[in-house]
Amino acid sequence: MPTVLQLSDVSFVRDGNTILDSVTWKVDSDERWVILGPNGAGKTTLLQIAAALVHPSSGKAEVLGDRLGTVDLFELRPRIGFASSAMAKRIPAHEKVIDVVMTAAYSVTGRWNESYEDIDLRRAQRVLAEWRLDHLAERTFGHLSDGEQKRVQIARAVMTDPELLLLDEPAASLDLGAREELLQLLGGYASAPDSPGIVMVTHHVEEIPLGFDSALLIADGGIVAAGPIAEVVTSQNLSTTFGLPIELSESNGRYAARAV
Ligand SMILES: Nc1ncnc2c1ncn2[C@@H]1O[C@H](COP(=O)(O)OP(=O)(O)OP(=O)(O)O)[C@@H](O)[C@H]1O
Repeated sequence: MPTVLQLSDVSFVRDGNTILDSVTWKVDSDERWVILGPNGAGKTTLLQIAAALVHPSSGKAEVLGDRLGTVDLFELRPRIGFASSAMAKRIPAHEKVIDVVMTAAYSVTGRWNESYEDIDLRRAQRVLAEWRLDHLAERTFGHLSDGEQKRVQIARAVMTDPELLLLDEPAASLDLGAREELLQLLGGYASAPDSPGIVMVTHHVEEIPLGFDSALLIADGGIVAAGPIAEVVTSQNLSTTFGLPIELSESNGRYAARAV
């Protein structure tokens, strides 16, 4: 399977602070990763390197086979789907949902003068249906619920058929029903044979969707453990990562954790 992300000894330093410290990690196109770690651990920074939005201070980062620093980012970025709350803030509140998704084909937020092809419209309609948003296609983004907005962001991220899909806390701030619906959709997408390599950042083991196979635990900018979820997501590793004794339970592939 092709490797979609390869970080070798990657560090990221800002204002004298080491935010990522010698991270070595590889994602193959058939892998679905979840990144877990406490606030400030460096998860978003790691995702931003994977999205080719920032460069490492040292070390080597290869995204979709190209080394950052040697590749045209305007050609690379459309091949990466990225959904985060920072990206969502750039979506104009008055934008229609169908346009939020369709503009992804042109790597812009906010419909302006691009001329859209029928094929883009049909694809956007199909993606909206897949993420159970078709009934909201004509609504304005700013008037959707948090759960609906999260699903629109993901629909936008998958619109271009990315080779790498990056999701930064897609279930944050959702109520129980909206979270479970999102996890079901994510799990279905992750399990489809033609889905891309996926990396999803979360704070909670409860948000690991079925269909995800690998986990990276990060604390203080360094990897605590990385590998198959069943081996990596353990009480001991979570206790080390979050810095307090944690008891983990698992039922039918879903996880729950609490302090002991
Ligand atoms: N450009 C930057 N300049 C200075 N400090 C930064 C920069 N980007 C991130 N940091 C700091 O690096 C640390 C890691 O940030 P990052 O957002 O990657 O963590 P995170 O694990 O995603 O956190 P959270 O779970 O709270 O979202 C934080 O202490 C943050 O303040």
